[in-house]
Amino acid sequence: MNFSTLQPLGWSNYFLQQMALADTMTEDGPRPFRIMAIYRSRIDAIGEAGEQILVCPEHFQPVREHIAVGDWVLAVKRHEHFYIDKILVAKNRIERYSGHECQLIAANLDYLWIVTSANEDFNLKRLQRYLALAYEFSVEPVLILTKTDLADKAPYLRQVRSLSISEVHAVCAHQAETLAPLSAYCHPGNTIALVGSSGVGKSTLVNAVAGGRQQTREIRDGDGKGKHTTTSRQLFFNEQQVAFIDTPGMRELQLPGAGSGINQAFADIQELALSCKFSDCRHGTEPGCAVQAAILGGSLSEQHFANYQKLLKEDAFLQRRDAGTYAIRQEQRAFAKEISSHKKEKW
Ligand SMILES: Nc1nc2c(ncn2[C@@H]2O[C@H](COP(=O)(O)OP(=O)(O)OP(=O)(O)O)[C@@H](O)[C@H]2O)c(=O)[nH]1
Ligand SMILES: [Zn+2]
Repeated sequence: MNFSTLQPLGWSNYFLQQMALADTMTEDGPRPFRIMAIYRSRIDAIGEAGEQILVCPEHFQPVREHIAVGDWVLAVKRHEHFYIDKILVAKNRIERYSGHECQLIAANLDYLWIVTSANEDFNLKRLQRYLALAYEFSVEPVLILTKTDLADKAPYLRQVRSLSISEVHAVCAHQAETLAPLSAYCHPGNTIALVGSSGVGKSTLVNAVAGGRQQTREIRDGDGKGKHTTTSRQLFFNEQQVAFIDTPGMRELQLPGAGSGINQAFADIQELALSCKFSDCRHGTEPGCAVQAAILGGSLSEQHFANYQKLLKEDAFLQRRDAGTYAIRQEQRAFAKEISSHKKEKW
């Protein structure tokens, strides 16, 4: 097969070397596809021959725990359908925890555009968290300050200097010359994901630099009977063959994180805890626990306590992550790094 047609989609040697040599030479072996959108009952992808709906086998369910938008997979054709056979190890992946579940949000990113606006949205702490996210998941962060036509950008840029980031741009969507430097990130085959609060101008930015979405081809339905076009894709390519990911998942990457806020919200439990026998009581099976006693006695709802614990757990997770120390999925990431260090060259 002709791998050069895949390069503008983000394909590189890094993925090629994960294919069996024999498969790269035959025409009817597994084919590479890049995941564009994941729906409940459908996965949209793009491959050598254009867009294609893929079938996800049982052992990759639930999909969102196994596959992210931007991932590369190998799929085999059986009876007119393409079945996902293998998920190629990603260069990087952004994931999110909701409760105990890990959800994959986006994969194989070259840049994370952290977008904020020169107004009340600007929040240094939030930017710090987004940066931590980028570093944690090994994606290069680029900070973009928007709406510089509405305010003096200088004080904002001064504050940004305290952040550990060198790629900073101040833009106004209506002034093309301010957007020009962003083209440095827009090489064919690159993938850019955007994060930032609602209303900071992400869509406007993408439309301005992306120069309009490439017309997506009609997708053949899974049963091969009908055709339909999808209008909003989670990953789309612009005319310059740059992939943008502006997914709801990325938008929901809220970065909560204030243990103090949680304690404030559960002041009743804090107060009870003062009466526990041990000052470091975890309110589990320890003797003399006032919290458990209150639950048993009916004065404290078990659900309320469970919510408290759940939030604390999430907060602890976020803090570990922000500190860059957590080891979840580290093995997988270490493997990805190993592969890339073996073969660095791109096409
Ligand atoms: N003055 C000014 N307005 C802008 C600029 N960029 C975006 N806007 C406006 O800000 C509003 C929000 O922009 P969007 O691009 O929809 O923001 P978003 O971040 O995609 O918002 P969500 O879709 O909610 O996440 C729109 O009314 C834009 O026209 C800018 O540089 N200057
Ligand atoms: Zn206790």
